[in-house]
Amino acid sequence: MKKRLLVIGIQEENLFHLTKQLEYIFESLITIKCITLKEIQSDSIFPSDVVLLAGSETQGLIKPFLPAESVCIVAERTENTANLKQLFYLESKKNLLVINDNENSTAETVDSLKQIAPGHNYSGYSGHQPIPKNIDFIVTPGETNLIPKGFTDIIDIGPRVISIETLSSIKKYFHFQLNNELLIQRYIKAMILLANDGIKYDPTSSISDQNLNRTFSQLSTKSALMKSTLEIAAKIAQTSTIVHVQGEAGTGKQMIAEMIHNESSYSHLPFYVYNCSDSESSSIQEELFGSTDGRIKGVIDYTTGGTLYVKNMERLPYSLQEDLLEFIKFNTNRKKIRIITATIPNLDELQKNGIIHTAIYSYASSCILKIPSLSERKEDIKYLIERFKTHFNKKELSFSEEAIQAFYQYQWPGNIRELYNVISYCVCLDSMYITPDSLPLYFRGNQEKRDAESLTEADAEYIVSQIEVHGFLSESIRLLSLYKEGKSKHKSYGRRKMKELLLQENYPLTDQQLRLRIEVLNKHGLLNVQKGRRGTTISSKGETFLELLDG
Ligand SMILES: Nc1ncnc2c1ncn2[C@@H]1O[C@H](COP(=O)(O)OP(=O)(O)OP(=O)(O)O)[C@@H](O)[C@H]1O
Repeated sequence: MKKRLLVIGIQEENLFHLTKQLEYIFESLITIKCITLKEIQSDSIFPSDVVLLAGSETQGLIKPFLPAESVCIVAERTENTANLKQLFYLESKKNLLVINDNENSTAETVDSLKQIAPGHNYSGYSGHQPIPKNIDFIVTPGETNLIPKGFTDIIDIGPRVISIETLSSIKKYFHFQLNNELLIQRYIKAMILLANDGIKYDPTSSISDQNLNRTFSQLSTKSALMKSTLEIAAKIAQTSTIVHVQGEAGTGKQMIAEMIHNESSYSHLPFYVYNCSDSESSSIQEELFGSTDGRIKGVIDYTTGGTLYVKNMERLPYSLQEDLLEFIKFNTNRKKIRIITATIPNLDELQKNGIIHTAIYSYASSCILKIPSLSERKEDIKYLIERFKTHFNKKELSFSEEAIQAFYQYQWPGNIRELYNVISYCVCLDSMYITPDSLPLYFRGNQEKRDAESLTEADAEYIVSQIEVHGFLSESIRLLSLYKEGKSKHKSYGRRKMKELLLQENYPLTDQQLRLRIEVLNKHGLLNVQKGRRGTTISSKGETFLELLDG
């Protein structure tokens, strides 16, 4: 008969947890079976079994079922260190009341916490007396159901795990090759995995690569608006106050939040993003606050000690805003988490229109960071281009004066994210020299539309005067009209085809003459000259130009 490890305990849930730990450590090296005391029968334990008792209280109870030859070990239990982060980072000396399932295990938990996370006043709760008034937090290894109602300052350190000594004894009885170092590594791995088991929602964690370790001093700006925003942000980072960041999409709200985190006392623990528009409203409550029975942890539990960035707060259902408010109020005194909220629309408007709860507004509006749009800080475009070139390791990429002008004229509806995307597009091109033609089509399209919309009669007159300097105005108008007819049939023309069309209209031109006319019209943005065989079309600005001349 193959040797088994038979784990025996009273509570099913507890057994499940211990078995999981054993499986994480011993994987397939041993056969593990668990059984509760109430399921035990006379033949449940084989003489070859190594019996592991979850607690000493079962020792006497299983005696009648235990064959004389079988080995029996009582599991020594200890706290899961991976669950103690919150205790390690508690500010100053706190009064902590420990609650476990019986007096013995409460005393054990108190003893081991005193060793692992010293510096606080620990006391055990017997369940008979009321909770003393001076208690800051109740600490419990997963026994949240034993906590008297109404007490909300709870630190759940999760179920206790089997100690390394006990694991070494088990190893000894099974005689397999697992050296001590590997055993310790697997023990740590198991603690981490168990600590994360209760988390159902996996929040977008950590700082994006671009902003890793980035601090305010590394962010240059020439914009006065942005400078004052950054100055305030750098000061706020040193406090634990709730911050609200507001700005159009892609302006850098999250980046500023990440930098506040990096420079704050919360920086040693995670930065989590909770995007309120990513989930159905029915699941937001559990994802954010955890399940009401405490079995599933929420992002808030997970973030303890770090920063929670609540993105698109305007999408948080009104009823849940009340829960968030409760948490904000609670957190204001305890400073457990740095909360940063963000909205794209103006917070005042959201409150006036009844989308944001007035009470949340009163907290969030005490510190608002407004991030200007890129069109309000065009002076930063050059610096940002340089920054992104460095980021992509393409310092040698250069831009023609026209391309730079196009960047300045464009309105950048997608803000810095869009600029970043345009530069990443340019980086992927074969050419190291970027002209307006090389820019992405959607960018050119938008630019063209704006150019066309903004073309005035005076502009048209100026262009006419510039073409007249060369003495080919009537040919140019005909040329533009031919391109326009082509565009209406979704056709673009190469030079050879255009030469033929002009000839049919009694405008015989040499190659050289045609090239010059196209160049001049292109310089004024009236044409879209595309590379290779793709030919040329009239631009929207060119069409408006023709309309203005007709009118
Ligand atoms: N000043 C800056 N310098 C360099 N990169 C920046 C700067 N501001 C923003 N970015 C980059 O622009 C992109 C968009 O920024 P971010 O995600 O912070 O914007 P957001 O306002 O939070 O957008 P959304 O509301 O759409 O989520 C990111 O890649 C960010 O790193």
